[in-house]
Parts: sequence; structure tokens; C-alpha cells
Amino acid sequence: MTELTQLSSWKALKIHREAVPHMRKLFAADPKRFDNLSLSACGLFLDYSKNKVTDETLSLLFTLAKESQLAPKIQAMFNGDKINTTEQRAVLHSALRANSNQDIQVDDKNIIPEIKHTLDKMAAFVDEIISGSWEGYTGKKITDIVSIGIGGSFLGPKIVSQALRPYWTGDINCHFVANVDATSIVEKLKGLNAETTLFIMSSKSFGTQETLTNTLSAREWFISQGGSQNNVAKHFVAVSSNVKKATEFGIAAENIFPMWDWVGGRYSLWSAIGLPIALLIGMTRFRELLDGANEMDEHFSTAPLSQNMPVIMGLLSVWYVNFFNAQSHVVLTYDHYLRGLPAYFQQLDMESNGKSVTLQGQAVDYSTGPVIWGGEGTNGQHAYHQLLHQGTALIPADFIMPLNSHNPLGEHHVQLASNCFGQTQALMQGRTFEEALAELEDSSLSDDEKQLIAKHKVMPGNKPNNTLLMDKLTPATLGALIALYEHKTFVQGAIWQINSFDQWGVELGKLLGDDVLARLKADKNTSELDNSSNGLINLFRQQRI
Ligand SMILES: O=P(O)(O)OC[C@H]1O[C@](O)(CO)[C@@H](O)[C@@H]1O
Repeated sequence: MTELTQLSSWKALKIHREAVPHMRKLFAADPKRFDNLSLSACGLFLDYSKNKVTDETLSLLFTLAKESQLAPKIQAMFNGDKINTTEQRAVLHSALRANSNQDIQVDDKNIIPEIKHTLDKMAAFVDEIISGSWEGYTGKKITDIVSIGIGGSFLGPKIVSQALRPYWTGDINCHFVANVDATSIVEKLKGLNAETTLFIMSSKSFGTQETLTNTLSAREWFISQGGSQNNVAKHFVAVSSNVKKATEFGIAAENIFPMWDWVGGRYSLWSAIGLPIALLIGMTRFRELLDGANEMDEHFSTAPLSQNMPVIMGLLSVWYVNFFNAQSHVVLTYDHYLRGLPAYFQQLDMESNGKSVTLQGQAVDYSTGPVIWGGEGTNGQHAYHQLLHQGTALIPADFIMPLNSHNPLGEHHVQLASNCFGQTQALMQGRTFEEALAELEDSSLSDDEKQLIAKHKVMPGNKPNNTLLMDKLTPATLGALIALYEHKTFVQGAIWQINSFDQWGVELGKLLGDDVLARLKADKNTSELDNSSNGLINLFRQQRI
């Protein structure tokens, strides 16, 4: 048995689970539930009143946090302790957005000056590109960026750029290429002019197959379009922690923006990996994004547990995963600009908490990270919300909506808000059999038919959901929102006693992929593997035109 399941709070929560009444009852009993179970921080407002919790639940969850040493674990992360123990690395994405007067030590060295230096280098570069003083090989201004990277070196820049579309300066367009499928890069390059296109190769390791292959193809395209090897320096820059490999690959040393091994890929948009964002919105706005995240770092590291937004959200998730067997969590963004966030949070959470051994190497005997999925409202209401309301799985939901739209057109936003709030209400209260029957009272159905249809119209309700609001989507509120989910992910990992910062699960696939590649390119059939893999490889070799 693991330590976690032996904690007194864990045992108490297991028993207490049965005693939590339906949320309808909780709301009826407490006219102040909304006031009591909501809080504001860093430009965000969280309503968590529509959760299956009483005061006792929350108190037990906070005890669980204390018994799990959450507060010292938070401090260890911010202090730069090597909490990523399987890779012996500090976890300091927070340092990337820290104030420049701070002193944060890694291996007895203050890392703040090099962060500042890289931000200054980014600022100078952004200025040159936006002003047009950086010229392509025929003297023209850069108009298009092609950002090549995958995983954290793709999702963060892409989704934040998309979310901050209203803040683009308008001079530059950006295209993102991640997949090794040639269709992705071929389609992106269509219509681009090599003279005015800049490629950013983003890879922390500088060893990721997809990114290397796409960059080579981009360089070939550039040369096939009239650029020459000598012009590559004007059109290719890289972001990497492996400066040596990037230089060997042929990226000019002055065109390499460094990052560091204490930044995880899925936490890296705050580093020079965020360069595409800075090129689109300008450096001042990029710094506002960092400031918003920094505010959330301050909140997370200083607010008491019971007033701490990431702590509350993380503990609620643990409550459902471990005590109600919730196996997924849905993120519903009621803002078209935020439509990519569920995919971003999916990598953040699932790559971080998809683990099954504790830090001590013991197999867990409880569930860890749930499946994260979602999409934009109201679209999902006409697709998968049916399962949220009446399906058999319990799926906690986060609704995210800015109170003001960047496009205040007619009644659109008030209708959007009515749908968002209406969904949170429907999930919570549901519809009883008696209510369903009453709705059918005036229909021409027989009594038996009414009884039958009413059964189908029953919605159990009592489905947990959070609502996160902000005045308006700005770089600062977006920074705070993303940092909130980063820290929520940390809280869950800390309770589950796992390492949220490695990703060994993706490594085996990479290794086997390399072996399969060699076999696909070989001039003879494969017979050494399992017979399914042999069969697939040989089929591919034989059927290829
Ligand atoms: O930036 P890199 O080193 O190319 O890695 C890309 C992505 O690959 C992963 O390791 C997963 O395969 C992610 O964690 C990372 O963001």
C-alpha cells in the first residue's frame, strides 16, 4: 500500500464521499454558497460552488494537502530544488516570468541575468523584424513566419498566438508546422514567398525527428525557391537548449535563442520558444503575458491553501478522480479565440500526470491524471454535451469565458454567456422525474407514454463544474490563466506523489520508431519482431510505389 492511501484525510474522504448531498440540496440550504465558494485572483474569477463539496469536504481536502506536504513542495519548486528527480533537473518555468531583481539559483548560479539577456535579444530581434530593418536576401521585409516545432515547442506558441489574435500588430503572419506528415509543411508553404519568409526552428533538445525533418525540408524549399546556402542565415533562426547541435545543423550562432534544461517542453512558451508570439503581438504585449503568469506565481506561492486558486482546482480534481472514479475532465472555452486551450491543457496535464509510479518508484494503487479534452462553446453543446448531462461517466467540467468580447456584435455575447451559464446550471441541477412529467402535462400523450418519455428526459444533475471568468481576454489574463492550469497540474502531481516533470512514456515510442524506420528503409523483409509488426512493416515495403 502507498503512503497516500494511508493518510488519515484520504481514509476520511473515502467515507465522507457517501455523505455529500445532491448539489440542489446544498444550494437550497445555503443562499451564500456562491459567495462562499468563489474567489478572485490575478484578473480571474473562479466560481467553484457547483461542486460536490460541503465545508467538511473542503476541510478534508485541505488536510490532505497538508498531509501531502503541498506547501513545502510548492516552495521547493520555486526555490529551484531539483524536483524533477528522474532527470535531476530544477523546474523553473516560473523564473522565466519572475521580476528581474530576483535571485534564483540553479547549481549555485543566479539564472535571472541570462533570462533577461535572452528576453533582450528577443526584443531586439522582434524590433528588427517588425520595423523591417531585418531584410530577407533580396532586401525585402519579412512578412511571414513559419514556426517549426512539436509538442510544447508548438502548442504553446500556436495556441497563445491564436488566443491573442486581437493583439497582432498586423504586419506579420505566422504559420505553424509540427507533424512529420509532409502534407503539413507542403500545404503551409503554398503561397509563401521565400524572400519574405522567416523560419523559426523550435526544439529544446534539437533532437526531435519531426522538427529536424521539417526544417531540412524547409531549407530545401527555401533553396529551390531561389535562396542560396549563403542566405540561410537571414531566413532561419532556432530556439534550443542544445546550442551546439543547432550550430552543427547549420544555424548561425547569432541566430540561436537559448533555453535551459530547467524548463520543461510543455512549460516553455514563456521562454524564447514564445518568439512567434512576440513577433505577432510585439514585445511589450509578450511581457504583459509574462507579468500575468508571474502574478499567478505570486498568488500560488503565497495565498493560504483555502484561498489559493490552483490549489482549490487541483484538490477538486483529485476529489473526483480518486473518490468518484472520474476518468476524464472537460475544458469548455466560451470564446472562439480560446478554442485551442483544451489541446494545450491536454498536453500540459496528460504528459505531466500520466504516471503510475511514485517518486519512490512504488506502483500507485490509485488513479492519477485523467484524460483532458474539450472544445469551444457553444459548438460542443450540439455534440458531446449530451453525454455530460445524461451519460454514465462522471466528467467534471471547467467553463472559461471572458465577460467582454473583443467583437461586441449585437446580441452575440449575451447569448454566448446565457449558454455558458445555462450549461453550468443544467449540469448542477438536472431535471427530476416529476419535473419532466410536469413538462409533459399539456401534451396529447397517454399517461403511460408520459411516464415513459419522462424517464428519458430525467437528468440526474449533480455534475461538478467550475466557471472561470475574466473581464476581457488580454495577454495578462491569458498568462494568469495558463499559469493557473500549470499550477493546478502541479498540485495534483504533488498529492499523487508522482514526478509531473518527466515524460519517459514518450521515449520508448521514439526509440522503436527509429528502429522501425531503419527496417522500412532496408532492402529486405523484417522477421525479427512480433508478427504483427513484421507484417505491417513488410506490407508497407511491398506496397510502396
Ligand atoms: O522541443 P523538443 O525537444 O523538440 O521536444 C518536443 C516535445 O517532445 C516531447 O518530449 C514529447 O515527445 C515534449 O515534452 C516536448 O515538448
